[in-house]
Amino acid sequence: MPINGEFIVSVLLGCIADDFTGATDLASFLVQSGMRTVQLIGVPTEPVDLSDTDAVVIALKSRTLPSEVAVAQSIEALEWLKSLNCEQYYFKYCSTFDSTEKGNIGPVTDALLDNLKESFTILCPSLPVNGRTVYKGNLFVNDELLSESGMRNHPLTPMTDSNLMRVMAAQSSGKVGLVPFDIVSQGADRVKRALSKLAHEHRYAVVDTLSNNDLHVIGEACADLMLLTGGSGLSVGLAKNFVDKGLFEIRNNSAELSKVKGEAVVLSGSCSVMTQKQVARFKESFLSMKISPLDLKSGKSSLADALTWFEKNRNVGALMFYATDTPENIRFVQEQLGVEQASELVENFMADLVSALDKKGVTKFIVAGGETSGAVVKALNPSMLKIGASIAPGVPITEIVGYSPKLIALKSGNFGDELFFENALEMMQ
Ligand SMILES: Nc1ncnc2c1ncn2[C@@H]1O[C@H](COP(=O)(O)OP(=O)(O)OP(=O)(O)O)[C@@H](O)[C@H]1O
Ligand SMILES: O=C(O)[C@@H](O)C(=O)CO
Repeated sequence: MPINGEFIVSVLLGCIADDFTGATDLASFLVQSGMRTVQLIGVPTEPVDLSDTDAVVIALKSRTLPSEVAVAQSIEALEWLKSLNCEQYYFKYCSTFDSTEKGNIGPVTDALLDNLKESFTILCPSLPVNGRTVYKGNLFVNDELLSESGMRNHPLTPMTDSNLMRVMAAQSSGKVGLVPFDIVSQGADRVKRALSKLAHEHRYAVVDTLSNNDLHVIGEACADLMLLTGGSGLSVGLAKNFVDKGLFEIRNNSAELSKVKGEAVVLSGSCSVMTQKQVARFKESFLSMKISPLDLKSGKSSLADALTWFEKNRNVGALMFYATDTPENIRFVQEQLGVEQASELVENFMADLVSALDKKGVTKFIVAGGETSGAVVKALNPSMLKIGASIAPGVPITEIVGYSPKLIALKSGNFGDELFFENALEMMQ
């Protein structure tokens, strides 16, 4: 088992996130709840000093991997977290329950439960502050059912069923129950009793959630579950549990990040509805370059072209590179190239671009899209991100901890409002 070297300490909460924007999303909520939190990029290969840390979030890029690979990576992360003697573990997936047809939420949850010798956990993707609620086990995105929202057109994980019990049952090994809203509305003790009852015959319980207050109720009811699974919202009540157990005192929230001078670039590979609006809005005031997977494939455009364009315009102000496109255009590209190759072309391009821009001295990056963020952050190769103030709920500014400070914001596809990129630039000044 990998051990965190000489730095063995106790951390209260050990988290595994299935993508990079999801990891910063969770880390920002934990920081806001008063827990000193670090985000690690993958499982560390060197010992890390976590002596002033209450929660650790290991960011994986496992959401769309083949299930067996996602399971292996998640177990490796869990084993590492176990060496920190965590009180509780947390599997963070998307607030829109994004998964491929075969998984990976089910297989990873099963493997984590087995590894921890546990037989029951909850499923709570809800994040009401960003419009994700669950009612009668059905996931809503603002006023729409998940299956009728923009998520039905997601390039990699199209979500066409809103019923979480059905989605989970199709990709996991156990029975899925429900804690309905009328129980949640009666408070934490009632939810706790309902969970204990369900645990006799079920392996997972979807929990209805309509408001932030419900998340506190659910958090309190889950104080004694070893493994929690959900979106970032479920984390909001956990700090209080640790306080109540006498394990922890609420700390100041977000870390002071370094003042970083230099240019900023926006990189968008997200095709989510909100990102499309943000890209359109940003284009009204800033220069941008569109990246087409078909042109990358045919050689009609290349990294060299992008860098020439960057050099020509870098003095004008912040610049944006975007592959963001409409569902119709994405479908056309995917028909030509296949889903995998289309995303790979974009992700590899964004990764090569960020490495080149880093060498050219760009110090601030605003990235849209979870898979895209994974590719970009891996290319920058940090071991740790420090979590700063939030630009929008679930999207903090982070600092890449290393020899030359850099700021990076990783935005989940549908997070933030139309002015997100402009606000991010301003906050990074
Ligand atoms: N024009 C395009 N044609 C085909 N695929 C594209 C195009 N632009 C982006 N993609 C791919 O679509 C995927 C978008 O996923 P990504 O996770 O980055 O965004 P998102 O799903 O909106 O974000 P999140 O997961 O944080 O909600 C990426 O793999 C990206 O490479
Ligand atoms: O939970 C969310 O919606 C986000 O943190 C995310 O995981 C997007 O990829």
